[in-house]
Amino acid sequence: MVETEEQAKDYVAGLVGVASMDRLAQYVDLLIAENERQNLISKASEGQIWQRHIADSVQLLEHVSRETLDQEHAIWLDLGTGAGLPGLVIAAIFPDLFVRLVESRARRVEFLRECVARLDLERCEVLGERLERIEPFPASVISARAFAPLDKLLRLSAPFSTRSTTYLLPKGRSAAHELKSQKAPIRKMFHVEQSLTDSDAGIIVSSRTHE
Ligand SMILES: C[S@@+](CC[C@H](N)C(=O)[O-])C[C@H]1O[C@@H](n2cnc3c(N)ncnc32)[C@H](O)[C@@H]1O
Repeated sequence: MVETEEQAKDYVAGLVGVASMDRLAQYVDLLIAENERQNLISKASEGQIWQRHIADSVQLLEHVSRETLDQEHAIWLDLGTGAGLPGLVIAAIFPDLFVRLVESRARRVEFLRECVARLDLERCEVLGERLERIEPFPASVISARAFAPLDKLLRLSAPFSTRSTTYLLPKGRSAAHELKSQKAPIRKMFHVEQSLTDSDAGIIVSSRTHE
C-alpha cells in the first residue's frame, strides 16, 4: 500500500521519468495555490496531496497496456476532470499522448487551461462543456474519478467507447457494490482492482475487448 507522502512520491518516481516528476510537482503547486481561490480538493487532503491525489491517479497506469497508449492516434478521455484528477496527471506524465479533459464548470475549466499552458501540454485539450454536448469520438482509454454512478457513467460515455476502449474508473468504497448491482453483461465486461492508496477502495476496470 502507498500510505504516506514519502511512499507516494517514491511510488510515482518509480513509474515515471524525471521530467514528468517535475511537471507533476509544478501541477501540485498550482493546485494548492488555486485551492485558496476555489474548492478543488478538500483542505484536509492538501497535506497528503501526493498520496490522496497524485499517486491515486498514477496507479491507473498499472491497468492499461503500454500497447494501448503507444497506438498512433490513442486518445485518453477523462470525464469530469475537476481539479485535474486523474486526467491532467496523465497528461503531465505523457505530454505526447492526446488527452482530452471534459469539465463543465467554468472556473475549473479556466484552471485546467492554465495548467495546460503552464506545463506546456500541447496535446492536452480541455473540453469545457457538459459531456452530453460533446461530439463523440473513439477513445482508447476512458477514465473518470468521482464523476457519476456507474450506470449513468456508462450511458454517457457509450458514444466514446469502442470494443477496445479501456475503462479506468476509481470508485472508492462503492466499487464492488456498484458493479454487483449491474446486469450480467456489464458485470462480465468489468472487474474491480484494489486501490493502492486506500485499502477500502476499488477501481472498476474493463476486463478485455468488449462489445
Ligand atoms: C466530484 S467532482 C470530481 C473531480 C475530479 N475527477 C476528482 O476526482 O477530484 C466531479 C466533476 O465532474 C464535473 N461534471 C459533472 N457532470 C458533468 C458532465 N455531465 N459533463 C462534464 N463535467 C461534469 C463537475 O463539474 C465536477 O468538477
